[in-house]
Amino acid sequence: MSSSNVIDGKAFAAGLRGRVAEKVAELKSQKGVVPGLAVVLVGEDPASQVYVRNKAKQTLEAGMQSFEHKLPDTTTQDDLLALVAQLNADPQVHGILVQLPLPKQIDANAVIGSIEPAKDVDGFNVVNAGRLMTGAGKPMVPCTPLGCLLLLQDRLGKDLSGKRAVVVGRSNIVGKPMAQLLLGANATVTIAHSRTADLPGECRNADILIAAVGRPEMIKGDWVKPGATVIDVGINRIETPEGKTRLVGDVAYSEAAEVAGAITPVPGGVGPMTIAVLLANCVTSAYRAAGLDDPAL
Ligand SMILES: Nc1nc(=O)c2c([nH]1)NC[C@@H]1CN(c3ccc(C(=O)N[C@@H](CCC(=O)O)C(=O)O)cc3)C=[N+]21
Repeated sequence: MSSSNVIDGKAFAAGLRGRVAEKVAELKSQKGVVPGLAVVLVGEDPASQVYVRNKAKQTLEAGMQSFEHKLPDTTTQDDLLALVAQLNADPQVHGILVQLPLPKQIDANAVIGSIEPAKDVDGFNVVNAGRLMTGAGKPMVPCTPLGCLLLLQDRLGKDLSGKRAVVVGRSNIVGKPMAQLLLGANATVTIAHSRTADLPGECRNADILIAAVGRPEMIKGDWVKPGATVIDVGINRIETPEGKTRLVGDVAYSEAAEVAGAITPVPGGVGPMTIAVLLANCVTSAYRAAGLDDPAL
């Protein structure tokens, strides 16, 4: 298949970060406010360290302030709650991201629940999840699903009326909010998962297929409806026969790309969008804190 069906998330994310940087500059000149993002990393996981470093770098490149907090993996829940309370109270901090997963002595729900909803740029807090589900009040929308929606709407238009969307995966971080966003854009939505009967058959019905299961290359080419738009949220590090590691998605990419109308690669698809939307959410939070309308991004 020609490369024209590849959705270039890396390029789209770079464009979004450019618009974020413009909105940061406008806020600075109008209100003297610089949006600030605090990222909290507990423990030494090497992959997490890379993500946190990338986030900090891109935050600074957008003209924003970055506050990094690295804590040892022996950190107690009370220590982490105290840090979140301090960040909640800090007017220079408009967004707080506590990197997941957390060590097992810490209850992630308690920590996420303690983040001020206005500063919950991940959109994981129950208040933001509830706002997204009900339409009551303006939510912070989780970064990965919102990034997926932006890529879809760039291809298919804002209104997804008449389209069948199948979301494979039901996590609070991706699957469930993704389904809400697709519903909000008028798609007809199915949430499928590991216990779904005839998962391949469900996938074959999808005009829009979102893979968010966390299993390397599980979704095969013959599960994809010809012409479908495929969004691969998976980021799996697998070992190659040569003993090196390689990133793959949840979709068997080369097979699926033969059939799909459009497909996101891994890397270079959804991943870069997640970070760009994180910055966008943080700027939105800073505009709201300054009493301004949400910036158009
Ligand atoms: N509270 C919280 N919020 C998160 O958003 C969050 C988290 N915890 N914990 C970890 C996951 C993972 N995550 C990624 C973001 C960007 C890429 C990304 O940019 N990936 C590049 C490749 C990066 C590489 O080469 O390793 C790509 O797909 O092209 C990947 C993964 C955010 N997460």
